[in-house]
Parts: sequence; C-alpha cells; structure tokens
Amino acid sequence: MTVYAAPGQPDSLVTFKSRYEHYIGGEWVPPVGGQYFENVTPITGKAFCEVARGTAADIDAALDAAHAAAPAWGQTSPAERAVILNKIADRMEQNLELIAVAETWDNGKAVRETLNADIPLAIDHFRYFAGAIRAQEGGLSQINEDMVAYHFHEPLGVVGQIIPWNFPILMATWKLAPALAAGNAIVLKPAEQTPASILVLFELIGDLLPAGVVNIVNGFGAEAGKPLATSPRIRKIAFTGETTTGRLIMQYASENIIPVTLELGGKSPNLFFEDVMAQDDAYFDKAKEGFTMFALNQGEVCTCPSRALIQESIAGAFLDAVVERTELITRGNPLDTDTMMGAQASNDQFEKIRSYLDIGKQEGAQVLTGGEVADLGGEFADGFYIQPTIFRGDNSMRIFQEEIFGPVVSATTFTDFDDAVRIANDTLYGLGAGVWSRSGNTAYRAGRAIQAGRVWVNNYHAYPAHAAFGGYKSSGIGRENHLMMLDHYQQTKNLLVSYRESADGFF
Ligand SMILES: NC(=O)C1=CN([C@@H]2O[C@H](COP(=O)(O)OP(=O)(O)OC[C@H]3O[C@@H](n4cnc5c(N)ncnc54)[C@H](OP(=O)(O)O)[C@@H]3O)[C@@H](O)[C@H]2O)C=CC1
Ligand SMILES: CCCCCC/C=C/C(=O)O
Repeated sequence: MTVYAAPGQPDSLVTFKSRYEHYIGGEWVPPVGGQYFENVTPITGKAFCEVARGTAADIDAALDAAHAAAPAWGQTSPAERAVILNKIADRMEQNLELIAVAETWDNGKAVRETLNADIPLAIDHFRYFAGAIRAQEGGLSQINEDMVAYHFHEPLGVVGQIIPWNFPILMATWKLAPALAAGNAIVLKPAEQTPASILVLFELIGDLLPAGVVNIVNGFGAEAGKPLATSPRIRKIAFTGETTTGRLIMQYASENIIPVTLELGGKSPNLFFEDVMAQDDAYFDKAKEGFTMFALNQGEVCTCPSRALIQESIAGAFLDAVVERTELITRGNPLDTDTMMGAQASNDQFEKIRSYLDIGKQEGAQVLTGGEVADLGGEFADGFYIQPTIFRGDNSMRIFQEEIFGPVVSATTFTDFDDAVRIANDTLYGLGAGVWSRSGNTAYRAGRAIQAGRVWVNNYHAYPAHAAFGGYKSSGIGRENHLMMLDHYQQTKNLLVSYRESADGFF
C-alpha cells in the first residue's frame, strides 16, 4: 500500500502553481481579459489553484499560433512525428507517478486507477499513433493503361478539440495523439472542472513539440468552447461530452462545413445470461467483476455499464452475489493505492447524482445497496463522495433511461435471448454494452444484435489503443482509437495523372 502525499504537503510528488495561464505558441500566456477562475479538488472540496479564464480573444491568439505552426508541422515526415510522439510517451512514463497524483488531485479519481489505467493508457496511445502513422500507406488505382489515380493523406491544418472532465489526460491524449500523428496543429479546450493536470502535463512535455503545434485555452464552454467550435479558422472539431452539447457542436460546425467527431452519452447495458452462474468458479468471479465495473471512475464514464440485465432464472442469487461484491469496494483517501473508488469530479456532478438517487427511490426502484452520499469525515468531509449503488427496477424508469454518470447501476431481468436484446436496445444511446455467457454462440449473437459501437464480450472497460471506439444512435459520430481515427484528421488528395503522350482517348 502507498499513500501519496497530497499536493501542498511535505514530500508530495506534485506542486501545483497557485495560478495557471493559457499555453499558447509554446509560452504561458495570461488571459486577454485578465480573469481567472478557481479550480477545486473534489477530494476535499477546496480550491487549490486559479486558472486563466479564456474568451474569444484568447482563442484567436491560440489560432494565430496554430496557423503559424501548421505549415511546417504538416510537412514533417511521419518518421519525425513518430519520434516526437515516442518522446512524449517516454517523458510521461518517467513521470508516471507525478502525473497520476496530479490527475487524481484534479479529478478526484482513485490513484489506483490513474497509476494503472489512465496514464499508462495515455502513454500507450502516443506510442500506438507513432507506429500507426509510419505504417500508414496511400492508395493507387490503375484507371487504364495510361492513367493512374494516386491517393495521398494530407493533414487538415488547424483543428479544434474540446474535452470533458472525467478522464482529463486520457481524453486529451485520445484527441491529441492521432491529430499530431496526422500532422495537424491544435487548439484544445479542457473542461473548466479539470484543467490543472493537463497543464502540469504540458509543463513536462511542452518542449518536445514545436511552438504553436499544441495550444491550450482554458475556460468555460460558453466563453471559450463556443468561440473555438464556431471559428471559421478550424478545419475540424472533435468533442467529447454530453449529447445536448454535442448537438450544439454539430450546429456550429455546419456553419463552416467542417467535419465533427463526437463521443457523447451512454446508458450501456451489461447482459448476464443464466449460464454465468456457479457456486465457486473463476468465470463467475470474472462476471461479478464485470458487473462491478459500474463503479470504475466513480461511474463517470460514457460507457459505464449502468443498466444490468440479468436472466430471470438466476436473478435472486446473482444479485445477492454482486451486492456482496459491491460492498467490498474500498473507499477512502483517493491518494491511497488501496482505495478503489474516489470522489465525484465536481459539486455539480455530485448534486446531479444525488438527485438521481432520489428519483430512483421516488420511481419505486428497490435500493439493493448504497443509495446515499458517503461521508468520509475528517479532511474529506467536504469532498464529493457517493456510495456505490444498485437499484432494482424496470427499464422504463428514468434511472434506466437517463445518463446519471455516477456509481449507480439499475438492474432488471429478462426472460430469454430476444427479450434481452429488446431491453438492451431500448435506449436512445448506443455507445457500449457487455455480454456475459459461457456459450460462444449466445455471446456472439447478442454482441452482433446489440446496437452499440463497442460490445465487450466476457470482459468490460478494456480500452486498447487499436480497438475502434465510438457510438451508434445518439452516442456520437466517428471512431476514436484505432487506425481509423487517422481518417478523421486527414483529407484525401487525389492526383489523377495521365501518362499518355497524345490527346488520343482524352475524353
Ligand atoms: N460522454 C462523456 O464522456 C461525458 C458525458 N458527460 C455528461 O454530461 C453531463 C454534463 O457534464 P458537462 O461537463 O456539463 O458536459 P458538457 O458536454 O457540457 O462539457 C464537455 C465539454 O464541452 C464544453 N462545452 C460546454 N458547452 C459548450 C458549448 N456551448 N460550446 C463549446 N464547448 C462547450 C465544456 O466546457 P466547460 O466544462 O468548461 O463548461 C467541456 O469542456 C454529465 O453529467 C454527463 O452525463 C460529461 C462529460 C463527459
Ligand atoms: C480504465 C480506462 C477507462 C477509459 C474510459 C474512456 C471513456 C471515455 C469517455 O467517457 O468518453
């Protein structure tokens, strides 16, 4: 067990500055309007730094820097960009604990996760796209014996990226790594709730990139995000966040006819067929872990398995077993590596989840465990902690249909295969899903029938860089991770060349 010292305490790995500026053109730049906002750690509920509050003028300055950097960066070779991405990964790896502690302090999540998942996955992402861009090939079509169509990948130029607060560094990486690999310059706006860890990261890695290739403007959605997303000076906007905000981003983008990628909400079903059940067996233990994944990252994950669908014949015994497993989730200081669940990322999110705990009870759902805020006392008394909660109810309830984004799972039963698929697909969303069965046939058929971009079969919440990730229905547009993300950051140049030396057959 390790308990990392809190920033500001003796022996802490991280010292946050009391004030952070924007990162523009390779420099730390104060906001044009001179305004700052407070950044709170959800662990204690106290402010720990202030951050530049960006407006349209700061976005313009960042776009100037990005446009100045884009031509040279776009002409670097894939091998040169790959070297830089690998250096970023190496620098992050050398500072893994520091970055993990910074992320935990800013977001509230358990350091056990930032150390073992968020930051290692981010490092691997840079390495994956370093390799992917070198492996990418263009295309050639032979039109006839004298004519050839060459297809080249070209960078888009300057792109905008807007990210949320649930995985600040990992979500930044999911957007930065492919965009950089493809040769674009970037203006990125972090979420107002969690800007600090990304700024700490850029204090560490900023010198590895040419000035202006990545620019970070902090601030609020309406004040900094909208001027970025509406700017005619970007060639693409990438967004992760709420579905209603995603709809706005699409409207903004339509004005300038630029492409969008959107990672939006979810209400992911996790299906447990009756053959998962056993008294004492490694597979059943694995399935219970899969159920408990609703509490990963305090449930603040777009793919949170927030609807558990359990075959009626095993429901009683299965729910008893997962309640017992859920009650073993250790809570406490998020900087303690034994702690499994940390704090919700903000007071707003904490209050939103509390309201859904009330809604679930008012709708008549049965609370099998949890259902209340968690009072950790002491220095954590003002932090944002919620008990992991299992409701049992019906798929028509609001707690089954609306994104809670907290450590709350709503469980219901199904009778047979068709009923399971019907309930799974009875949602506006289509981002993730889980299927648990010892039968390969059942698992395969369910996986293909569920309308979701990612279906985990006999596992959950794994995010390898080379597996495509994205939504069906209202969960978004496009795929992140995987080679196919490069397509979203490149345009195709077709050179149609005639090698015939006469005008014969010109038309
Ligand atoms: N799919 C996912 O991964 C996520 C889903 N959510 C869902 O959304 C709910 C609300 O969270 P919230 O943070 O408000 O989500 P938002 O979608 O509003 O925020 C995501 C990002 O978009 C920015 N933003 C907000 N409004 C605009 C705008 N008009 N133009 C441009 N950028 C904008 C935000 O800035 P800022 O925060 O600085 O205002 C933030 O950087 C959560 O409870 C959860 O259900 C939230 C986060 C991630
Ligand atoms: C254990 C790592 C989890 C990564 C989850 C990625 C989620 C993205 C999102 O919420 O948009």
